[in-house]
This record gives sequence, C-alpha cells and structure tokens, in this order.
Amino acid sequence: MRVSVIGCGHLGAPHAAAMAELGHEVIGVELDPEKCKALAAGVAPFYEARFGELLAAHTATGRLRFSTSMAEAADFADLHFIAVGTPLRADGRGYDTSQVIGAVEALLPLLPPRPAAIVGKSTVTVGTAARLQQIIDRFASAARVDLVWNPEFLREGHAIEDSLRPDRIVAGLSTPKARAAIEEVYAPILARGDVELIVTDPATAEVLKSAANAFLTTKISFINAMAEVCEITGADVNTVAYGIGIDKRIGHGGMRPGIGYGGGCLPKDVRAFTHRVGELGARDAHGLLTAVEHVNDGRARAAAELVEKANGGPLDGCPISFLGASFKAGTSDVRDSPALRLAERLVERGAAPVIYDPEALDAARAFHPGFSYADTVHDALQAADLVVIGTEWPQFTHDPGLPDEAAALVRRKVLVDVRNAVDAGPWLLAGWEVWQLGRRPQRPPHSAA
Ligand SMILES: NC(=O)c1ccc[n+]([C@@H]2O[C@H](COP(=O)([O-])OP(=O)(O)OC[C@H]3O[C@@H](n4cnc5c(N)ncnc54)[C@H](O)[C@@H]3O)[C@@H](O)[C@H]2O)c1
Ligand SMILES: O=c1ccn([C@@H]2O[C@H](COP(=O)(O)OP(=O)(O)O[C@H]3O[C@H](CO)[C@@H](O)[C@H](O)[C@H]3O)[C@@H](O)[C@H]2O)c(=O)[nH]1
Repeated sequence: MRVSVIGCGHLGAPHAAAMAELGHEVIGVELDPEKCKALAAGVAPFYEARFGELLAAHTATGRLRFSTSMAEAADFADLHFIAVGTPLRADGRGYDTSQVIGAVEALLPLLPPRPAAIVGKSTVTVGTAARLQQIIDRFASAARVDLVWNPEFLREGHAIEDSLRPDRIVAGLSTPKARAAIEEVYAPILARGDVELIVTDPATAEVLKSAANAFLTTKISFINAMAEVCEITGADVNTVAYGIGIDKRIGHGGMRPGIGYGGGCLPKDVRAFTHRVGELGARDAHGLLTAVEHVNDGRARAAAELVEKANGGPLDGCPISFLGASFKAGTSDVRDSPALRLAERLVERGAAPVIYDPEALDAARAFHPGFSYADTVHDALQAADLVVIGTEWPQFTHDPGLPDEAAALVRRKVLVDVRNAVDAGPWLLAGWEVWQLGRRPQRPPHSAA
C-alpha cells in the first residue's frame, strides 16, 4: 500500500520506518527541514532502538522517503497517517490541536480525485475527530475521504518493537471503506492472529487512548504515594511493589517507584485529560486525576530532599555527579525529563551538578544550556561529593565495574538513586552508601553510621 506519515517526530518517524518494514511504500512529510534532510539521508535525528537500522535500510531501497512537501504526499499515497504534535496549550488548559487541524486542512485540497483515508495517530482531546470530520465534510471530496482515529500506544525506546508487535490496534471509524483501509494497512500484523483489532467509534478511540495514559500515571503515582508511606514508616517500597505485583490483578508492569513520570506524553496527556474531564463535569474522574498529578508534582521535591539527607545537610556548593538526562532509559528525549527537573531543584538548593548521559547530551545541551555537562562518565564523577542516578540507564545501574571505578574518582562514596533501579549489593561492597526513595539508606559493611 502507498502510505504517507505526516509529522515525523518521535512517533511519526519510527512509525514510517515500521510501515516500510511491513512492506508498504512510504513517504514521510516533515516540516522541519533539518530533521527532514537527516531522515531522507537515512540518519536518525534521535536515539531510538532499531530505528536507525530500519531507517537506513528502507531509505536505501527507496521504499521509505521523506519530503517537506504535503503535495507530494497527497499525490503519492492513498492512506495518510497524521502524527503531528499535540503540545499542551500555553495556559495548560488542554491541548493545542492546531498542528493536527492545520495538517488536515493543508492536505485536503491537495488530494487527487481518488479515494483516500486520513488516519489520526496523534493523541487528542475527545471531540477532535468529530471536528475534523466537519472540516472534511466541507470539502467537495468528502465522500472520497474517510477519517479513522487510530491512537498510538508505542513507548519511546521500544517504538519499532511496539509498532511491529502492538498489544492491540484501535480504530475509531464510521464506514466500511475506512475499516477496509485499516485492515489493509495493518494486514501483515493482523495476519499473525495474535493482535486484536478493536473497531469502535472515533470518540471511544480518543477516550480509550487518554484513559490508557491516565491509568499508567495512576499506577506510577500510586506506588510513589506508597514510597512516601514507606519513608515515614521505615518500610521498603521496592519490596511492597514486588509483593503486591505478584497478584495478577495488580501486576508488576509500570509500577516502578521513583521520581515520577515524565516525557513528551504522560505529563501533558494526563494534564489535558484532567482539564477536559473537569470541563465535562466528570467530577470523580477529575478528582482522581488531580490527585495523580499532585503526587507526581511532589516527586522532584521528595528526590531533592533525599539528596540533601544523603549529603547530611544543605547542598550549598556541593559538587554532584549527575548521571542521566533523558526522561527514561533507552531514549535521547529530554522533554519534561524528571532527571532534569531534579537537577534544576538541586541547583536551586545551591548544588553544582555536572550532568552526563550516554545518549541525551546533545538534546540536553540544546534545551537546557544553563546546566554543566561532562562528555564522559569519568569526567562527571571526578571529585564529586555525591553521585545521583537521575535516569536508569543500564550503564549506571547494571555495570558491575562502575562502583569500584567511581569509588576511585569521587571525594565521598554516597550514591542517591532516584529511580530505585540499582542493586545496592556491589555498591555497598565497594564502600558506598546507597540512598533510594521510600527505602532506608543502606550503608557499607563495617560503616560507623
Ligand atoms: N512520542 C511518543 O512516543 C508518542 C506515542 C504515542 C502517541 N504520541 C502522540 O503523537 C503525537 C506526536 O508526538 P511526537 O512525540 O512524535 O511529537 P514530536 O514533536 O516529536 O513530532 C511532531 C512532528 O510533527 C512535525 N509537524 C508539525 N506540523 C507538521 C505538518 N503540518 N507537516 C509535517 N510535519 C509537521 C513537527 O515538525 C515534528 O517533527 C502527539 O500527539 C503525541 O502525544 C506520541
Ligand atoms: O513503572 C514505571 C514506568 C514508567 N515510569 C516513568 O514514566 C514515564 C513514562 O514512561 P513510559 O510509559 O515507559 O514512556 P513513554 O514512551 O512516555 O510512553 C507512554 O506514553 C506514550 C505516549 O502516549 C504511550 O504511547 C505509551 O503507551 C506510554 O507508556 C518515564 O519518565 C518513566 O521513567 C515510572 O516512573 N515507573
């Protein structure tokens, strides 16, 4: 099938590569000329597992190409994925959907006189598809153009894997032709027989996506609220999370305690949904989601207080080796990164963090030029009074050599892991104190404290 992907950011570019991998002929449309040029040359503009490899392979054969021209895409493709951004409005009251509306309005008059499907993947407020349908209906071509709302559930860092092997495919649509288009574009996935296609109306598809992200944040804030309880009672939140997660009704997935959720999706999506359900008068939903956001908003402060405790007093002038900048491991994305939120708090408290990240240094430098950065983990560790793990990269949490290596470079062997991801054992053996959220501090054998 000939498809276009309009908007080639963290969602659209991997989605375009995955569509090419499924055998489609794909054109990606990207407004940003630099990003478009890199993609067209087969070079990934951000770090995402397997994406670079697929991009290089499929741009080399010509099955996947990129352009800044919407007209080229309109002419070429029969199905158009909309994957443009939906940032929060500046006042925080819901999404700014202008990129979505703008992309559809730009595409419609360019479509040639043959059937086409517009397939929305961006995350939107419920009601957006209905608004787009009205815009489509105003065009003479309306009978030829079908609209599908097909929300995306991929996780950054797993974008290719999640696109090729999704948990489910959701399609909000209203005509048999639209259903046929979705079944055709996802045919290679559906043929495997283990992925359910949920066909519903557009409003249900929109709410389903918002509800999924709202539930994910609820789970994270729940365990982080339990971390607070553990901190007060001297209980251990990692054991609590493990113990309750054994119950299949609860599960272990998406319930790692720590500094809270960040990234380009969950914070803005739950914010926009909270606002929308409030507007709609859904008071219980509004109360629940407000509490979820409130817990998350408090995590950077809780983490900063933990760092201060680990330091044994105020952080004024304290040199901190700060490991991690991306919003989670496996991506170079620093949008709304909890790690950088904490770094900011530490600076406010007078500390001097030096930040290192294996993949996100360029993005962090570009978006947060005010921080100090090191090009290697060795440079970041040099003469630090504290080491803070802000992002759970395996290079920091699972490198068996790091505790000894770091011990030789720092001034004091105090580790604060705000992702609760480190196995303290090797660090304690190397003489480190280990501090984590919602857990008692662990001290090395034979330590006086
Ligand atoms: N990032 C994810 O993992 C993910 C997963 C599921 C859903 N989503 C949703 O997908 C949407 C996109 O998210 P993202 O993270 O990729 O954002 P992003 O900002 O990384 O990418 C959006 C891209 O669209 C481009 N763009 C905007 N208007 C355009 C136009 N008219 N023509 C061509 N290109 C245009 C921008 O230049 C940008 O590169 C959002 O609604 C987001 O909530 C994202
Ligand atoms: O147990 C957990 C899981 C995640 N996080 C944090 O939550 C944030 C988001 O993580 P994750 O959900 O893995 O990343 P995203 O790539 O942002 O993906 C989310 O947002 C996407 C955009 O809507 C959806 O498509 C995905 O299904 C949804 O998981 C990150 O800061 C994580 O560190 C935790 O603190 N504890």
